[in-house]
Amino acid sequence: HDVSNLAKVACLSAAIPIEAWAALTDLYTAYHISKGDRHIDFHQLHEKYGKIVRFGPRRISIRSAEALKDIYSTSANVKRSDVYASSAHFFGGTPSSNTTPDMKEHAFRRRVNVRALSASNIKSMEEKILRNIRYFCDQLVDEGKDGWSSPRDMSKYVGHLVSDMMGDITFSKNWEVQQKPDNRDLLVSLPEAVAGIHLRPETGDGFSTEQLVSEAGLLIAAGSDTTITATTATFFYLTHYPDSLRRVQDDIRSRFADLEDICIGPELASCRYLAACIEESLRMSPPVGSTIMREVLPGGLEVDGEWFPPKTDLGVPHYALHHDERYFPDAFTFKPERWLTEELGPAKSDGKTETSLRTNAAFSAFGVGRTSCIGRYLAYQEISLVVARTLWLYDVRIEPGSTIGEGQKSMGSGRQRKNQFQTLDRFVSTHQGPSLQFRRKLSGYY
Ligand code: HEM
Repeated sequence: HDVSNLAKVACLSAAIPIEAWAALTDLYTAYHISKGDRHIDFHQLHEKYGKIVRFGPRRISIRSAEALKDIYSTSANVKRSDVYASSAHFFGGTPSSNTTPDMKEHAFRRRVNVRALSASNIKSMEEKILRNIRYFCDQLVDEGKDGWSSPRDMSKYVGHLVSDMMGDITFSKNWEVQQKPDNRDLLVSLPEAVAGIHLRPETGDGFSTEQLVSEAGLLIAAGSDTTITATTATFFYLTHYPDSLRRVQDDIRSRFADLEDICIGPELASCRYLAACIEESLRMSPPVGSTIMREVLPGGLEVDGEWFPPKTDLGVPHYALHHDERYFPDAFTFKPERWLTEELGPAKSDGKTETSLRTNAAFSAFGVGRTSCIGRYLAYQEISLVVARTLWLYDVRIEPGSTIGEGQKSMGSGRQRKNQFQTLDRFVSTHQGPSLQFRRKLSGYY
């Protein structure tokens, strides 16, 4: 068996194209992590070499929708890569559900977290979400020139808002990051606060204090930066694609007579074009842009027609897959329409089109399978509420002359596109801008 495996490894090594020093050392990855362009590098490697590339001594990236299913499905013969365990020390050394290598432990913790983030729980906390959004909206305007506010760096404003929402929703504690710039020491009150949502009253079962600390850390890390990037990116793309902005704004203003009508429920859920804009922003700028690694277990794993030996680390690169022309034609253009089945031409008997099936299969912003995002519903509600309320209230424009957040030639290969939101890949993402101005909508206009 070993000999046959060795033969397969040899064939594989010959078949897989190698970016010379990438294959030999993890320093290659370290270099791109420090530059914050790992997501772009994956894209460029796959454009150059095709579906499979090696980027470390035993690390392989596969860009295909089939690989998403094969690597991350519940039944795949893999475990989390050891890379995960390294983040546990941030939260007192106890692994969280997203970092523990013990999949049974993970399943238990995931079940508790899923319940905490259910749709009915989120609805019951809606007022807490909304009071932060009201404050955010109030902060967007001031007495600027010609009715336009002074410029707002949306990465910062949205960052403060999401931190406060996360405090309220997840830990029943408003951190007043929006109101008080000094209030950034978030971790202090987490252990007690997180207990509120994680206790399971019907069984008395719950997390230990150490587990609570690590789950708290996970929810902050998983829910904050990701939602900040997604919301900010949506503002970026809408302001850089005025036709889309107009369409979303017209839709929202004509549907809702009053600002307070914009709340979680069927009417907001039926704003299909808004949802498509959020989806498309997540495609263009996935908050987790590079890969989520899995280690192949004894017995090996077949992925998209290729066999991989035990101990290989495999991953699908999200940003690169989202910019693969086979799934997303004209991949660097913001086209919310690609998410609207009814605008894509003839439907099959199940109402879906070939294009939408391909598109959905290759969308991986929330991960796939047994560790995929359990905060997706919450994220969509938050982003929809923030964007819909802001656009209902205000006209918006890019600060004249400002290019912050945009790409430009001087930033180097892969960052030259003006209409693409630039992010630094730190597993999650950091960014600046766009710099936007707001103006109260002219009364009586709608
Ligand atoms: C647009 C916003 C978001 C994006 C793009 C996103 C993305 C992701 C991704 C890619 C994963 C998979 C990580 C992996 O497999 O290792 C993940 C997992 C997770 N996300 Fe999110 N996320 C978002 C918002 C949220 C929110 C708001 C919460 C909760 C407050 C949350 C909680 C989690 C948790 C707990 C996990 C781990 C699940 C598990 O291991 O079972 N996420 N997210």
